[in-house]
Amino acid sequence: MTEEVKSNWLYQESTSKPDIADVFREYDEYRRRKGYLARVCMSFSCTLQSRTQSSITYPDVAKQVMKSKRIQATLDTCARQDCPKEATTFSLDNEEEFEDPKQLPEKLAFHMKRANHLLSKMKAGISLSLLKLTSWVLHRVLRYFLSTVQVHKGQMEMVQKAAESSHPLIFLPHHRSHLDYVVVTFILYNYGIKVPHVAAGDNLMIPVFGSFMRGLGGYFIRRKLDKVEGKKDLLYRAVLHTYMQELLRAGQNMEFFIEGGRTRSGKAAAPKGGLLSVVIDSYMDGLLEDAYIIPVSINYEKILDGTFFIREQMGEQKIKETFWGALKAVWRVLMSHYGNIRVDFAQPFSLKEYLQSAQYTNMEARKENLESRRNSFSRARRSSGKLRPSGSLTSLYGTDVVVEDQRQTVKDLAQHVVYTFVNSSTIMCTTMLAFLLVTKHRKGARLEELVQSFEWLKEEITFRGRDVGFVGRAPTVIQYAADVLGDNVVKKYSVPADDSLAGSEDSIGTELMYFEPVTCLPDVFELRYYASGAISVFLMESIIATTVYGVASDDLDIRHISTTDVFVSHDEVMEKAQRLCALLQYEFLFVPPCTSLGTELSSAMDKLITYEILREEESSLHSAYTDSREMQWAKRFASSLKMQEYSSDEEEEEEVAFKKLQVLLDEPDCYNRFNFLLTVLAPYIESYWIVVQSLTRLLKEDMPENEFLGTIHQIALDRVEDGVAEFAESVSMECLKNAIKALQSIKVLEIYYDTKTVEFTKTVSLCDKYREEERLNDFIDFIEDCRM
Ligand SMILES: CCCCCCCCCCCCCCCC(=O)SCCNC(=O)CCNC(=O)[C@H](O)C(C)(C)COP(=O)(O)OP(=O)(O)OC[C@H]1O[C@@H](n2cnc3c(N)ncnc32)[C@H](O)[C@@H]1OP(=O)(O)O
Repeated sequence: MTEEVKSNWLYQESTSKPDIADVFREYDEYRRRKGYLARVCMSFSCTLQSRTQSSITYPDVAKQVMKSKRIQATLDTCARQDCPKEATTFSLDNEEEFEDPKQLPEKLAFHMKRANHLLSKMKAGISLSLLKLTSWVLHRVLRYFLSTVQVHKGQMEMVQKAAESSHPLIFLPHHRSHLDYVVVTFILYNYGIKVPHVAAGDNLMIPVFGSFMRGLGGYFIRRKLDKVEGKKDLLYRAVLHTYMQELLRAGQNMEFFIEGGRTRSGKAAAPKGGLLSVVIDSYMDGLLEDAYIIPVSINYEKILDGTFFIREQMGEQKIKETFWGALKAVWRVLMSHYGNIRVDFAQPFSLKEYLQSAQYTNMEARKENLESRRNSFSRARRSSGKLRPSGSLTSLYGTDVVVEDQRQTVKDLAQHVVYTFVNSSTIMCTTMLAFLLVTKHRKGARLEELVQSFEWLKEEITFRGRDVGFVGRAPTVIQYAADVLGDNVVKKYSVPADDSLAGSEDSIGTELMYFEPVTCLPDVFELRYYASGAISVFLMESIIATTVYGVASDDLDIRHISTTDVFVSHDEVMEKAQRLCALLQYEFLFVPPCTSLGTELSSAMDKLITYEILREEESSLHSAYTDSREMQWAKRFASSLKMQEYSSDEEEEEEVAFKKLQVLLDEPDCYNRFNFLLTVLAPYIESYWIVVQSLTRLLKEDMPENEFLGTIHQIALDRVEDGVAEFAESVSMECLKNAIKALQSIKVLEIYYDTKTVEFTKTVSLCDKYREEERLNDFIDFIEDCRM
């Protein structure tokens, strides 16, 4: 981009947030400055960056794909697999034997045709004219339902700088809405950056829309690579792999949604590694010198996609995308208003540097593997003239098994990206209001109370280095946020000041504004969806608070401020906090892969000490521990220090220094903060508790997974109906599924395919270790204790 265009474009905003630019206003400003004639001329042929964009090319790489060694070798493999084997009849160069070698060319032709077909169904065909036209249309249409599309100027400069390098940019956004990819391409286009090729699930290949998507950079992939479970579709994998590699080789930018679909809960989902593995593979194969990875978070005041996620959280089936469905959705969107959007581009980082980074060099073995793989690979490619997939030893989509070490590398990078976009996202005003309403003010609050909490929350968020996506006075912002969220999420009404709800003496006779969240099923999921955006800000502190509560629940009464002395052991809290994180591993990403969980938990505990919720004290075993539960822990602690077996005889003589923590809930500030931190995770704990306490009852015998999940979901629904559920959102299907996955991962449950059934039913069983009632009860008690 030329300096002139850049400076014209980046207009200086005189708002209270000078770093933030609104794409619409910049466009208007640019046009205004250009004068009338230019405005008219630009009107159709425009947009801001048309000059810069015209010099960018988007080549069709289909020919290179079909000629590639990988495709040729896979065609060969597939053809050979199709020819029935028989001993001793014929032998080709890799020593396989065939009944009828004459079938081979025929099979090859068949697979070649199939590869062509797969590629033509997959590939994008970016048209510069279509981009221009769409950008022009979007500048007009988006304003119907959005107030602003905000970006951070500094972030855009960083992306532009990265784009000036010769390396492809890989945009990896958090996926919330169908507007995500539109907005990312729209912004990049307007900033003169080469628009990315975007991986779209083939469910979006719907008439008209599908063709537009292709012209704007979409290429279509299967959401499940293999059509038949357990049978790899080698040719499809090779076509996808090669297509992506050729795009990267041609210097094209890419975008894909690493979570594999839109979030149903508002939280980030566990990332998938398939497409990312192709990017890493391209670097490993030496096809790509480097690439810039850019996590992106797109934050909406109101989500455009309606409340599709509510159905799924209630256990109903996903609705299929259709042409009419898409038209209806567009119409609905145009007829409503969705406030502001803020798009955050995280700092681009070099893939090469990441893989060689300090954190990675810690894992010497892994690094050595990567290096030796890369070296051996380049050597193999240089020396080998054989027809085999390039890099077949290590190929992710080729015919070979992906080595575990390599999978871990991809997984780590994927998690790093997710952690980055979650923890760099801007918190919008609707998220803040929803978050306060599900935590501090679940029963509702007067405007004045909300204002106080809102200002407190804003301070907490900014203090932790996160940004908020609004300016203005809290009362105005709160009322605006409530209006944007709508009546089905927050009820807003006036109450007379002398009403018992209002209760403020100095405002008797006047009207007070009262806000009440909708916490019943199914609407509570919408409230929770918005609230989820702020959980990451308090996650680690909330884990510590929940664990402290779990450890001290017998002595701790959190219904009111109390001055009772309650002590917990520092190490027990740390140990149980790690266990809690393991249990919630599919809900949240607690730390990036290069950071130790223990360190993060310690610093969260330090925060609670700073807030004076906890007070640290040095103590000795015999003086502090008297009851049997604590004594048990003391024994464990002693043995973990590799001390002699701790016995009651030695109790009087041995003095072991250890840390205990006093829980201080005697000050309103500390008490309120502690309660607030508990409410952040409480609905999740309730869901997990529902699952674990059903284990003994349901799994006396093994049970098909679907039936197990369905029964637990029904139990959760019944609890809400009977009025015994503390949090209606504990029925969340996603949460219950995650709980089962976590229990499988920590080896409480085992899931296997039952070969005795015709269709190999996925079946759940209790692991042997937990068949002992005592052991299972211990585990259930731990979660029970953490429940509010
Ligand atoms: C100005 C104008 C503006 C207008 C502007 C408009 C823009 C117009 C663009 C439209 C654009 C629409 C965009 C829609 C948005 C979606 O449609 S989002 C949904 C589609 N996208 C995605 O799903 C992307 C993320 N998903 C993935 O990466 C998934 O892995 C895949 C590729 C879909 C495959 O999923 P899967 O079949 O479930 O398989 P999965 O277990 O993930 O693994 C498959 C293979 O990947 C490899 N793999 C997986 N994990 C690993 C790992 N950790 N390490 C190494 N290899 C791995 C292995 O080879 C594995 O095979 P196996 O060896 O295990 O057999």
